[in-house]
Amino acid sequence: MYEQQPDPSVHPDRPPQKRRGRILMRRAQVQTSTTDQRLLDSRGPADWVHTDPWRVLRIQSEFIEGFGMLAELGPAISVFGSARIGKDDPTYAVAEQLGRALVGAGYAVVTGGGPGTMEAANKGASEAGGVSVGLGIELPFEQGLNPWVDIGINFRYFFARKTMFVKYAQGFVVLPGGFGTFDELFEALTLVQTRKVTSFPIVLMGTAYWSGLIDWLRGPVLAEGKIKETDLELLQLTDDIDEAIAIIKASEAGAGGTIVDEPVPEEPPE
Ligand SMILES: C/C(=C\CNc1ncnc2c1ncn2[C@@H]1O[C@H](COP(=O)(O)O)[C@@H](O)[C@H]1O)CO
Repeated sequence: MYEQQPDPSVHPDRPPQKRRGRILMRRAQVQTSTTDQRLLDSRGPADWVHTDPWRVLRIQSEFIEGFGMLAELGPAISVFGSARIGKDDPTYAVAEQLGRALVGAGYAVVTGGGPGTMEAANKGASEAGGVSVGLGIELPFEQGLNPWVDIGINFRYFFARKTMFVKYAQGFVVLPGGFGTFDELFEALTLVQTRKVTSFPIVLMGTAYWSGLIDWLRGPVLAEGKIKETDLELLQLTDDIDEAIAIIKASEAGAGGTIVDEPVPEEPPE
């Protein structure tokens, strides 16, 4: 039997007191519960889960989960394109064939994990026995990951998801699409143009669909000095899957596809 010891915080001549590290609490400030008890026993108001400091932790957790899931992925290509095409759209078959061919060439296939072009590329990759990755995004209308995603995460934040598309891929293949596809295409173009990422091929598949964009870039955008002639070389246009893969392989042979943080060196005026 243990003998009951007097409580050292209680003394007949002194007020009750408690120390927590360097902190001294006396009289009414003495907390009788432990930190663990307060964490586990209490609920309290929940509005703090909607505050920015809490969001920062959630954002951090998306990076941690994304990096953790993809760190050992191996060579991969991110494939983009419309979420809105059906299985009967000719682009669906192209994307499916592309997914299969990328696996044949030794790449994992990374998509946005959604329907349409993404589903087709994931299907081709999965059926070919390759690694089929889907980086989904939480949207107001719940979609979920397509059934051909074999490794997937659903992100809350577009910017965390976009980091994964670039960081874990050796290049992008972009099929016809709308705003979402443009966003992904131009994000990659800006990263390559500003040399945040090097040796990163960007292949546009579908000459008929993309030639209007190329003409506009070659026309007013170039003429008004908004881009340089060499910037146009960052985009490669084809209808041919084998050519798309050859472009990717050639770029890979050229360098390592490393993300760099050094500032872009100043160029002499033209
Ligand atoms: C609008 C529809 C589905 C939305 N679901 C999506 N799921 C995952 N990723 C998506 C989704 N919508 C857009 N994306 C991303 O943008 C690209 C496609 O956008 P676009 O505007 O259709 O070109 C795609 O690469 C995704 O990364 C249909 O029911």
